[in-house]
Amino acid sequence: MTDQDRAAFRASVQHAIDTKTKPPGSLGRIEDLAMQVALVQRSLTPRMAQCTLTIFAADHGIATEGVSAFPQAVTRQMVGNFLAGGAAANVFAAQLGIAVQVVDAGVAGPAMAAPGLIDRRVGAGTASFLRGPAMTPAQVEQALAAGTAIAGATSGDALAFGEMGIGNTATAAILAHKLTALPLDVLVGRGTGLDDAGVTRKHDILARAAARVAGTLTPMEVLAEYGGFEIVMMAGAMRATAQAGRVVLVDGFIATVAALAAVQLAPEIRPALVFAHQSAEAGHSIVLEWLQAQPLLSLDMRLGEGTGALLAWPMVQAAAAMLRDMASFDSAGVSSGVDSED
Ligand SMILES: Cc1cc2ncn([C@H]3O[C@H](COP(=O)(O)O)[C@@H](O)[C@H]3O)c2cc1C
Ligand SMILES: O=C(O)c1cccnc1
Repeated sequence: MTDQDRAAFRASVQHAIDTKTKPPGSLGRIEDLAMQVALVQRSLTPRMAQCTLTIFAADHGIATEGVSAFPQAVTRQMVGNFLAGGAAANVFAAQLGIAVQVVDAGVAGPAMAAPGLIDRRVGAGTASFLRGPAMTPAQVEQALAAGTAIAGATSGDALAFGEMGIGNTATAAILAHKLTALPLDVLVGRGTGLDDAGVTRKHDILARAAARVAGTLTPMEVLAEYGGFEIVMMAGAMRATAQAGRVVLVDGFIATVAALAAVQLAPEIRPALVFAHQSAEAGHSIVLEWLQAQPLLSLDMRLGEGTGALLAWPMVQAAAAMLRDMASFDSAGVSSGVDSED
């Protein structure tokens, strides 16, 4: 589409929204969402029938330095819980009729070989980025390519992505710091529930890790230095989903940082990103603001797994249905304003 075609299409969507049987603008941000979905699908009658959640799991070497309230073993245990249907994400997804798939992007220890688990392991957890690069440039490429392949093989009008990886709020904080140059202190938060002393320790570790690599880095270099496998794979999946003209439901802090990386790798994907919610994790609102993103929900959630993305799905569906199914003043024979004839 040329810029002119895009402007004309946008005008026709706006006209369709404005002539629905409601006072202009009265559906508020659902109208903005309808516009966004129409532009992504390039359709005046967008379809939002199916959504799939993909949860990427991986471990982080930095977790062994003491940046989380929980031990690294929880990542693997939660993969088992996802596969058994017992996690918050499973319960919300079941409520909404959304299928869940779980990807081992690089959980520490041996491969799990659990039935139903998608094995895309890039390694047995990343190396500690306090001591050296989290992964090699080849592993970044491998993780991005795996994300692309997974997105291509996943059905849905919108794809939601979640993550599991003990220590990944530390990784996400330092990634956001290096990708945006925002100060580290506004990006470091409590994660799974660190106390004040824990947050100070996490901050000090991240400040040392940030100082380990001087100068300006490309996004690919930032990803190799700091990881993690599930974040890079999610970035690849988000990029591919958006490039295929599908909506991406972006979850909390970690998923938003994956989206930030994806946008820096491919700026044209930004319009396909729907920011589902604002997490209670300290850095999330800052990164959202940096991306000029207005999240749909703000529920003080701070879990990840895709839980926020799932809760936003009915709103995306409602927005598409409004545009597709709602009567216009003409079609319903409803008077469109004080000056109208009938
Ligand atoms: C039982 C449990 C279930 C989770 N589900 C998501 N997370 C979330 O917490 C982790 C990030 O926080 P931090 O950086 O402090 O480790 C990630 O795994 C994230 O998905 C969980 C954490 C726990 C403990
Ligand atoms: O915002 C999130 O996704 C989040 C916050 C804290 C811990 N885990 C995930």
